[in-house]
This record gives sequence, structure tokens and C-alpha cells, in this order.
Amino acid sequence: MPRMIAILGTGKMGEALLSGLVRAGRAADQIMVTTRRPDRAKALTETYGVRVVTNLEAAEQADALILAVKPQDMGTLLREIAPVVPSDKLVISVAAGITTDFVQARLGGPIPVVRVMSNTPVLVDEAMSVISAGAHAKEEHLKLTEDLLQPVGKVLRIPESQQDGATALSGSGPAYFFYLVEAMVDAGILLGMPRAAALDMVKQSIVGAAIMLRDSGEHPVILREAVTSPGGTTIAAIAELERHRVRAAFLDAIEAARDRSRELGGTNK
Ligand SMILES: NC(=O)C1=CN([C@@H]2O[C@H](COP(=O)(O)OP(=O)(O)OC[C@H]3O[C@@H](n4cnc5c(N)ncnc54)[C@H](OP(=O)(O)O)[C@@H]3O)[C@@H](O)[C@H]2O)C=CC1
Ligand SMILES: O=C(O)[C@@H]1CCC=N1
Repeated sequence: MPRMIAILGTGKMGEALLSGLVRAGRAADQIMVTTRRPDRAKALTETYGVRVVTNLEAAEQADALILAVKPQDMGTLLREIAPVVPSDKLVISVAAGITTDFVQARLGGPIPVVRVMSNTPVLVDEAMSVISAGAHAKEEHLKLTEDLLQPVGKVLRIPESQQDGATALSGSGPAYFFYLVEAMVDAGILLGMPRAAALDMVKQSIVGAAIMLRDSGEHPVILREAVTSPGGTTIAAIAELERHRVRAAFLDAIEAARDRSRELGGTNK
């Protein structure tokens, strides 16, 4: 395990990863973070007891760097730290669309870079993190990255060519489920239910369904068929979902997210 880890750009994702590291037992004095705003720095120190440093201090002193700025800010950050990052430092990027080649080219030298796409359920130790090695990252670097991420969820190694697709599927994935919950609660309101009761019903249904899906080992089609009685209520709803081409909308939506991830990587300078 790297002795000192630095998170550069500690916003929503950076903080989610930070909280996971702390929950997994990493001592606060083995984590450094960087931020842009002083009020954010103060809040992170107060909540986690971690040291807030400059990007240059983090890049010099930490054994592994987790880059968690927005894709649009990655070029600027890499230009700033490039002069002080030695070629044996493990650099982990969690930014959508940013390729390992992009990071390596801006840091210069044979730097081991690992690209990660995680998601916000890292906050409840249920993240889906997919990881890919850059040209100079070896088995030991993938293993170190897995060791960092395994305490906060599931980790899968994938070819980097699939990273933009994974960003669309599991990186953004939680948002699609929250969106679905919102839509179903609205349906409850339409049927005249109080908002709080509708939210309770939908929340418990999605949690129950998610746990069944994870723990039963059954295919989702089998689980859905078990709810769908001949001539019953569920098939009446599914007929409407099909009529509105909801499945096709998901295919198009996730393809659009994949394309946007590619664009974020391509347009960044
Ligand atoms: N949110 C999500 O669900 C997921 C996000 N990601 C990826 O994680 C990354 C971060 O996203 P997210 O956490 O949502 O975004 P945020 O805007 O919440 O976090 C980015 C943080 O980086 C800070 N920052 C920007 N530039 C610098 C700099 N030069 N030095 C120090 N700090 C800097 C920002 O400061 P300031 O607030 O002042 O702008 C901000 O706090 C993105 O690349 C995204 O693609 C990946 C998976 C899921
Ligand atoms: O929306 C985004 O760009 C980020 C990347 C994956 C999830 N959120």
C-alpha cells in the first residue's frame, strides 16, 4: 500500500474516495488533499483531520496521486505538477474521458498511470470501480489501485477501450436510478398519494429489487417475469413502457453518455 496518498481536486468524487479511505482504516496523517477554495479546505480538515496542501506539495510528497478534478481542469493541473512528478510515482486518474495517454503525455516520462471510473455509491462502500492500466502501469500498480478501491465496493479490470462505455453505464449509472425514482414518485403523486408515502414505496421497492438482483443470482428477466402475472397489472405497465420505447431511450441515452465521455477526453487540451 502506498504510505502517503494525495487526492488532487477534492470535490464530490474526491471527498467520496477520501471518506472511503478513512472508513477503510487509513490514518488521516497518511492522506493529503488539495482544493481550490479555502472554505472547502477548512471543511475537509475539520471533517476528516487530513492535511490540505498545494498541488505541488502533494505531487512531491505523496507516493500515489489520485487526480479527481473535472476533465476540463485536468490539462491545467497536469501542467502545474508535471515538473515535480518523478517517473516512479503511481498516478490514478478518476476523470471521465481522460485517457492514460493524455496524462502520460502531459507528465512526461514513463509514469505508471491507472485510469479509474468509480461512482458515488463509494459513499456507502458499494461503488462500482473499473480500472485500466496505462502503457507504463504494471501488475503491481493495478494491484495497488485495487487495494485502495476494494474496501469501498467492487473493482473490475477492463481494457481502456471500454472506459468511456463504463463511464456511461456505471459511472453515470446511479443518476439513472435516481431519475427513475423521481419519475415513479411523480406517478404516485398523479395517483393521489402523499409525496412522502410515494417516496417510501418507491425507495423500498428499488432497494428490495437491487438486493434480490445482487443476492439471488437470478437473471433480471427471470426476476421481472416473476412479478408479471398473465393479464395482470405489471404487464399493463410494461406494455406502456414498450409503447413509449423506454428500452430504446436507454440504449440511446447511454450511447450519448459514452460519446460525451469520448468528447471530454478529446477536446481537453
Ligand atoms: N460525480 C460523479 O458521480 C463522478 C465523477 N467522476 C469524475 O470525478 C471528477 C470530479 O468530479 P466531481 O467530484 O463530480 O466534480 P467537483 O467539481 O465536485 O470536484 C472537482 C474539484 O476539483 C477542484 N479543483 C479544480 N481544479 C483544481 C486544481 N487545479 N487544484 C485543486 N483543486 C482543483 C474543484 O474546486 P472548485 O470547487 O473550487 O471548482 C472541485 O472541488 C471528474 O473528472 C468526473 O468525471 C467520476 C465518477 C463519478
Ligand atoms: O457526469 C459526469 O460527467 C460524471 C462522470 C461519471 C459520472 N459523473
